Amino acid sequence: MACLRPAVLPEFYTRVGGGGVGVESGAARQACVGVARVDGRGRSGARLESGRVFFQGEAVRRVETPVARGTKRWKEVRSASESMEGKKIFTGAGGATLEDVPHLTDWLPDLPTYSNPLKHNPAYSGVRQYFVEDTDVVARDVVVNIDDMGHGVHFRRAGPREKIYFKPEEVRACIVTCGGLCPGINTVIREIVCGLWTQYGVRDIYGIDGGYRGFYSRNTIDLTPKIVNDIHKRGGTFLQTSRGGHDTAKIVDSIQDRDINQVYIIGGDGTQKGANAIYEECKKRGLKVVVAGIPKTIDNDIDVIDKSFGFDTAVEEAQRAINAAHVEAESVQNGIGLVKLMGRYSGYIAMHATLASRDVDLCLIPEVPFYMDGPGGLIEFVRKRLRESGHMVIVVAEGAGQELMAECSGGINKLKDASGNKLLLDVGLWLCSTLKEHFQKEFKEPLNLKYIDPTYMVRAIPSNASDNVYCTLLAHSAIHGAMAGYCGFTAGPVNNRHCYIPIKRVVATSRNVNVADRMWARLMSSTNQPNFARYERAIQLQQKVNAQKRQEEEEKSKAKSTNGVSTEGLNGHKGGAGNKPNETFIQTSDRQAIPVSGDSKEAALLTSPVPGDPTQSLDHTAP
Ligand SMILES: Nc1ncnc2c1ncn2[C@@H]1O[C@H](COP(=O)(O)OP(=O)(O)O)[C@@H](O)[C@H]1O
Ligand SMILES: O=P(O)(O)OC[C@H]1O[C@](O)(COP(=O)(O)O)[C@@H](O)[C@@H]1O
Ligand SMILES: [Mg+2]
Repeated sequence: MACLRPAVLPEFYTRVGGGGVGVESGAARQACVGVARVDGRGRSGARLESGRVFFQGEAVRRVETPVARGTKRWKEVRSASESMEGKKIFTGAGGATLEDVPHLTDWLPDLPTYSNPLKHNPAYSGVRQYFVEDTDVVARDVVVNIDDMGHGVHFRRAGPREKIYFKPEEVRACIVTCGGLCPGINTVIREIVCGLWTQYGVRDIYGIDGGYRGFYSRNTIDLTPKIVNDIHKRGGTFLQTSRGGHDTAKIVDSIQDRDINQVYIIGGDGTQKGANAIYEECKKRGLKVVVAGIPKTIDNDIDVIDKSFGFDTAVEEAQRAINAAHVEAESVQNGIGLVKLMGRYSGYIAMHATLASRDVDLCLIPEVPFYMDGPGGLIEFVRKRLRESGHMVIVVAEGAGQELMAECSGGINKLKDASGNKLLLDVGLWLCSTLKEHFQKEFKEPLNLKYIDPTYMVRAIPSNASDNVYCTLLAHSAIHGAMAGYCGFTAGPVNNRHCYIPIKRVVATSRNVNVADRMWARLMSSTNQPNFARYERAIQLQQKVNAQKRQEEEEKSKAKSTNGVSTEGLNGHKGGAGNKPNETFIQTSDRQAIPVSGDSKEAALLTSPVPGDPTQSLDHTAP
């Protein structure tokens, strides 16, 4: 058995699967490997030559992919891809690559095929070229350098195939929804049910109740077009959702026990990771089960696809809150309207809502750290804007300023939700108290600040018309892919064409606002806000001052206090109207700040940051 040189893998797989890969050849394995490398310096790597393996530098005949299913070459490439731990990356003529999705025949090679009933469907039979060719692919990058034409990554085009791998009467499909809500989930559920029913004649469709844990702890819900007829007009999820509770073995046991062979999983990055684990387990057990992921996230942070469903609806709904904030702010002196929007790690909603509105003076997102004090800081900017126009609107994404708040409080936020996502400190409340206190104390200028937190309102509404159409296409892409035997894929649009993307590819990276991109530049030019470039120096200074301040406060409270721990000095969210004097706020699992009696110093540190003290905190001569 020859030991061959490792092929260099693209960055994505390097990260997922280790630095390289070795390939065995020998009598038992006639087929070999089609792996491309993409590192910008040239193209080399493993190549397929029928019956023999060739590597970098050696004689190579390029694999002519995409490969038509069922051909001799396809069989070779398929078994080659099996030897690559299920990763299917093929090189086409000219060096372009196809990141292909798994297929049932990868582990069940002799499955029979059937003619697609859509051929005889009166609604669809009139469509010219209705069926998508197995050789159709979609380019990830449509803008390329003239020297690179014909290269780059591609994905399989989504859509109905002429041959399918399930007899309609044999299909037992289930749908599950996981993670946070998002406008449009019900539309996707409805369209999967109606699509399977009317296009393919499937009659056994079940809902899994309450997210992943519903697989093994609840009864299924029967789904028919009649039952789901109206659900797209409502927000939320008809099937209920949850975080946590992903137990791969128990879920696949339940899939087997119920004879389910198509699993449609609607959810965000965490859900898709779970879907991939389910797919892997089904494959390991040799089951004829397809797992299809439908990406859902209001944060729009799922990579590769153009945009997630519900995002447009969310941006539109956010306008209502921004408008209200603007009206409130401009109707009083020194008025500030502060709106918090969702966006745990990605500030897309905040960025798009700001750009759409044009009433926003400052947009804070997780990707851009900010600081409060000193030249170029937030307070200086707020003061300047209030002087210029008498009022201002601030939009903040919930994930913004997390490090700053933690630094200011001297605490580390270790709280997590049931899925393992970090719980966020409430940046909206923190900004309110910090700004108010600061302006009062330092400038003797009371602020008229109105805080609006529409986060749950934004994600709980039904999807708008364009999101409804998008959800319909997504659902149809998923069912066509499943009927065609593809699995372990996420359906979604790439450059406006729906594709099947390997789930592994989708979850390998997450998407964030690119602040070096023209979109963020547009925002900066529309708000004229500072770019907070001096963040690191500023935070160091602020840290130093806060530490001093805490020490002073501790000494003071030791002297004063007779009852152990005092919340003085931890009073970022200290009781306002109606709160008892010795109360502070604690963050609950649903991310709301609630008052608690001040006897837990740790909780207070995590949830009640000390506002910075600008005049003492910064060396104004700092670079
Ligand atoms: N790495 C992972 N592997 C398997 N399952 C996961 C993983 N991360 C999250 N999950 C499961 O996916 C579901 C939803 O995840 P969550 O992060 O809450 O929402 P979202 O999918 O919207 O990002 C939960 O049931 C959680 O247990
Ligand atoms: O309070 P919940 O339900 O845990 O949701 C909060 C989180 O859910 C989201 O809306 C979406 O998150 P997921 O996509 O991970 O479900 C985030 O913006 C937000 O931080
Ligand atoms: Mg998520």
